[in-house]
Amino acid sequence: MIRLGVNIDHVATLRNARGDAYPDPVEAAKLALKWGGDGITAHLREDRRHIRDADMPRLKALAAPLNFEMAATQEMVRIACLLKPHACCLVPEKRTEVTTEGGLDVVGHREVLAPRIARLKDAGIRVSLFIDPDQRQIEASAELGAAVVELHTGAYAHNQPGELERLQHAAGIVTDCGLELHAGHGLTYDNVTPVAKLPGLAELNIGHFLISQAVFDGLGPAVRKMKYLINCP
Ligand SMILES: CC(=O)[C@@H](O)[C@H](O)COP(=O)(O)O
Ligand SMILES: NCC(=O)COP(=O)(O)O
Repeated sequence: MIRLGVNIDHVATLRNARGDAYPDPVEAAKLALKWGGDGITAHLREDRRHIRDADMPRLKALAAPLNFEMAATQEMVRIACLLKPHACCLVPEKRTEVTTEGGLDVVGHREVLAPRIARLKDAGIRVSLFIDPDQRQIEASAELGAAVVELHTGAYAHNQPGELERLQHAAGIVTDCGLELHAGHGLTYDNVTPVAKLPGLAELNIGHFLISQAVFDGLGPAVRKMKYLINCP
């Protein structure tokens, strides 16, 4: 069965918009888990635009797998090593971007990434790298000792020609390299099925669409429907 990691970042976006304490991303996480989510993903951005430091230990206390998305900075590595989540997914970050625009350049940042990945692994954290579906990036991820790669599906979600084929080709390389295959970004009810059929896929991380759909259907039913779609034969 393909696992669904529910990204609750944008519950925090809504909370922060008015500076109140609601909606609480931790309550959303509880609901997502109750309705079939297999784990929670949260991205503590350097600018704290959505998830905040105080959210992270509360999410960890839920006793479900927590996938801590973060930039590979010294500050974030320090926070992660104290928190000890189930997994850390290293993502690229630009202060001015609206959302994560591309994958991490593992090839170009080997020297910086190697000791930070090693530190996370020494703390007992599973390391995942959020990368574009590119052979060199996948091979470099394996060489640096990542356990997982999460393929960035943003270009596919924006209907860029050839992106599904690129993801399919990359999926084979990921499993040949002995890495666990995850995927995510920009996935919706309408575009998720071909991604869910990537050979060897273990997990999808989906957030913005589910939180948006919750306005109409409620978060629980939205999670349940997505879980059904990603495991449909
Ligand atoms: C890395 C990633 O894809 C997620 O973190 C997701 O995009 C939600 O966070 P942002 O919308 O802030 O990028
Ligand atoms: N890593 C991708 C993720 O967590 C969710 O991305 P999105 O569905 O919010 O675009």
